[in-house]
Amino acid sequence: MNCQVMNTSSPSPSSSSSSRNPIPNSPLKLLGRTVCYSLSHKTNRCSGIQIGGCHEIVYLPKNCVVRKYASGWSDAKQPVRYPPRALVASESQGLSSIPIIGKEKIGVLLLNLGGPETLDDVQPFLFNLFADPDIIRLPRLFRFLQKPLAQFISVLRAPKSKEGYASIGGGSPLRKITDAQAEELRKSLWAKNVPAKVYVGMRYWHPFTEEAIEQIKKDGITKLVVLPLYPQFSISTSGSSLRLLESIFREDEYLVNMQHTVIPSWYQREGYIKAMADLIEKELRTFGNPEKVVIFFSAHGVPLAYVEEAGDPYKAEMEECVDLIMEELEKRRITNPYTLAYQSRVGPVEWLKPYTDETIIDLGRKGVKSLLAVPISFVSEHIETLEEIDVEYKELAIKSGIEKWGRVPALGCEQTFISDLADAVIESLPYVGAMAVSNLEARQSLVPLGSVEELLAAYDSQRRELPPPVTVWEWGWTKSAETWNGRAAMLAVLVLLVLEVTTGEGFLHQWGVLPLFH
Ligand SMILES: C=CC1=C(C)c2cc3[nH]c(cc4nc(cc5[nH]c(cc1n2)c(C)c5CCC(=O)O)C(CCC(=O)O)=C4C)c(C)c3C=C
Ligand SMILES: [Fe+2]
Repeated sequence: MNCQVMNTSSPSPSSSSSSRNPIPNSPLKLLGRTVCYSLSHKTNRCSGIQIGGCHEIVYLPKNCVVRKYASGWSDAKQPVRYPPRALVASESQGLSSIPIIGKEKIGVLLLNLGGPETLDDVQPFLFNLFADPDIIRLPRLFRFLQKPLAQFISVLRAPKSKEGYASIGGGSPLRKITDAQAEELRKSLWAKNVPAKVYVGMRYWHPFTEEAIEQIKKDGITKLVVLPLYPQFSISTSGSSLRLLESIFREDEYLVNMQHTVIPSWYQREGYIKAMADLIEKELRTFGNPEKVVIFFSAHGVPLAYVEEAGDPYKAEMEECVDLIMEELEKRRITNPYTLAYQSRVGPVEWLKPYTDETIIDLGRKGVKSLLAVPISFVSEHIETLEEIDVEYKELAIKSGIEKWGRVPALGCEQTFISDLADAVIESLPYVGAMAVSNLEARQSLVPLGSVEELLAAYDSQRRELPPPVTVWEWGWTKSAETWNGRAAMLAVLVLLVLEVTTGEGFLHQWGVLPLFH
């Protein structure tokens, strides 16, 4: 059955699109599931996910209301905002440190990547990252090799990574920044009369998601809002954290019964967009000739197969996000040229293009003299802003003929941003425990909501193997040779590992890499 879209409301004033029909051949067709997207009036791309029971993905014009679901026609309703009047409490009322509303104790779980805090943490951190099947997905037959391979790659990569972390002060600043964001979010929620406790759960380093969940149980939280700190959804980031959460939830009686909701991505929120535009506007003013500056959005890349084979919405969300920021800047009469490119690729497979390094060289060649880099996929400073952008890409830009280079700081604890995150949490509260599928209002909310299982079923439902995005070995002179050499090398390494694991002998045992103690 097709989802149908009815044009029940007037188009947005700036909309030039008159199409009100689902766009056929959408690039994000998901098997047997429906994801209904609300469409940006400018770009015809989705601005939020809502999972329903239909069998098509439809793109909806802004302000348009989805009328038909598998379960029948729905009422046309405008999105509802929720300042939950029932939730009133204040820190000064002498409540316990765990917020209680009626009988409910509200928690917010911030999910993030985590980073090594010292140079000694680097290799085990990399091990955790490469042991994640959402980062390296092996063919089913080779799944038992996930940990040995992760150990192997992490040992090989650690020296290069350590150099990077050494150059930014000996460790990742992620934990400190995320803790500060959690505290600011807590304060903002309390200031908005929503007393909630805020937890941090990292995917690959302390405090691990498991540690946060233990605390949530100890505190007796009854309603949980799960908020990944990635503005755009990717299988490799929010998806991976949610998959872990799902497995923890499934095995625990307390958690199975705890009501929760997930805010899978929030790049389209007004507060976030405005906060990004503020930062860009401020940074542009530091240039002598602000209107000549090219605004260079640099997002963390993902392997192309994530988007093309597994249905990762990351690229679409990223492009939509950039368009929304530029629209906001246009409203402020800032109409600079801009571009989006993807950084930080590792390994032999093709990643999202254009690549940041190649684009910088290209812009230099075209005579661009001023560039403002805007990190767009992450809301904290980290190794890829502090080292890759500030050092490597800046150097490359200067070499390529760019004379003036600037970089917009990551959002961190910027007040507009934190306050908007708090609003996102508040707007999601009425849906805690409510299934987005069966809850019409949740479908029409400004915040796309869903439960962990539904979200994971929507993306990457089959979980087929993906090409490993990691270089184990490379030789050759052309890009395509690198790709195929890398794949051949990966196969060779797998064979060696199989032999090593099955015979108990080989160079990894000699180096003390195997057996594993992780
Ligand atoms: C939205 C952000 C990110 C996406 C998407 C992402 C995908 C992705 N990353 C790797 C491999 C590595 N990532 C590393 C560090 C790292 N990654 C992100 C964000 C995203 N990754 C951040 C913020 C950080 C830095 C954390 C910090 O310590 O500051 C690393 C380790 C650093 C290094 O050695 O370069 C690796 C490796 C893959 C393979 C991938 C998609 C499949
Ligand atoms: Fe990464």
